[in-house]
Amino acid sequence: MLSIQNLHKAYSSQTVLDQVSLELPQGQVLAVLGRSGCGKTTLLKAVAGLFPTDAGSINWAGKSMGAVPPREREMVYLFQEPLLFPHLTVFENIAYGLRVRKEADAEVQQKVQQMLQELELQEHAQKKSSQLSGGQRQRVAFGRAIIFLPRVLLLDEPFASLDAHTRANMQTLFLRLARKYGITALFVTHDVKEALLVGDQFAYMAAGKLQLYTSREAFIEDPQTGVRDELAFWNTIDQKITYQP
Ligand SMILES: Nc1ncnc2c1ncn2[C@@H]1O[C@H](COP(=O)(O)OP(=O)(O)OP(=O)(O)O)[C@@H](O)[C@H]1O
Repeated sequence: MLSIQNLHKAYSSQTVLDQVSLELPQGQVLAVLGRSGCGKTTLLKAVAGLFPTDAGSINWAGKSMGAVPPREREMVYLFQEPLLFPHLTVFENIAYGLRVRKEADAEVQQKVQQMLQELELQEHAQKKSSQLSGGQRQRVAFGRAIIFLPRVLLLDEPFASLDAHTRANMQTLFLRLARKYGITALFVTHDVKEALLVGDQFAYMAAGKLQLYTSREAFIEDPQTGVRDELAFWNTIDQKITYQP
């Protein structure tokens, strides 16, 4: 269980995280919807330990993460532009975390081959990142992050720069692997449909405050999330398309 209590962060007079609290059971995905500048990235980076907060606590399985340095938190922050090692092949990028942990070569080979298959990247295994498309790079970053089963995946609009088709493929892939590997994730997005698709639980962030919903229906029904407006818009389009005078 990831448990966050009353997290607070301000930059001079601007409050960016305002008493943020949440509880996320292991293996669940919390979709966090919010407009630009509401504090979503700040929340993820705070959980990853990339900067200190002013107040509040972050616990994993009852253990405080407060004094745990970022690399020991086993919480991986993934953002829009995947950061891959340019000098390494796809295979070695995915293997990186296992090599750092000094896993036996036979085990690394087996795990990476399986991950390449999951990601449908087998034929690209020996390419460098500059030889990949944006969607392929994002898949490599994703595989590299989940291969050593982090405690929490922190996804910051990970598919925002991809075209609609690739994005839909990535969402499906994320869902499949999240279920298979029991991934616990905070998934930040400004896309209503994406939030509805990937989330087991739902939250909306505005001006540093995080509102949690007890159900998908409650999330859809709250006017501030804009979900109803978007669904109504797609219904209108649908009627226009099917309208026969
Ligand atoms: N290092 C910083 N110094 C001062 N203000 C900052 C700093 N980092 C972020 N902010 C401010 O905090 C607020 C929240 O930023 P944050 O990056 O968390 O937003 P966001 O919800 O992720 O936005 P977006 O969707 O555009 O990425 C913004 O108003 C931003 O200007």
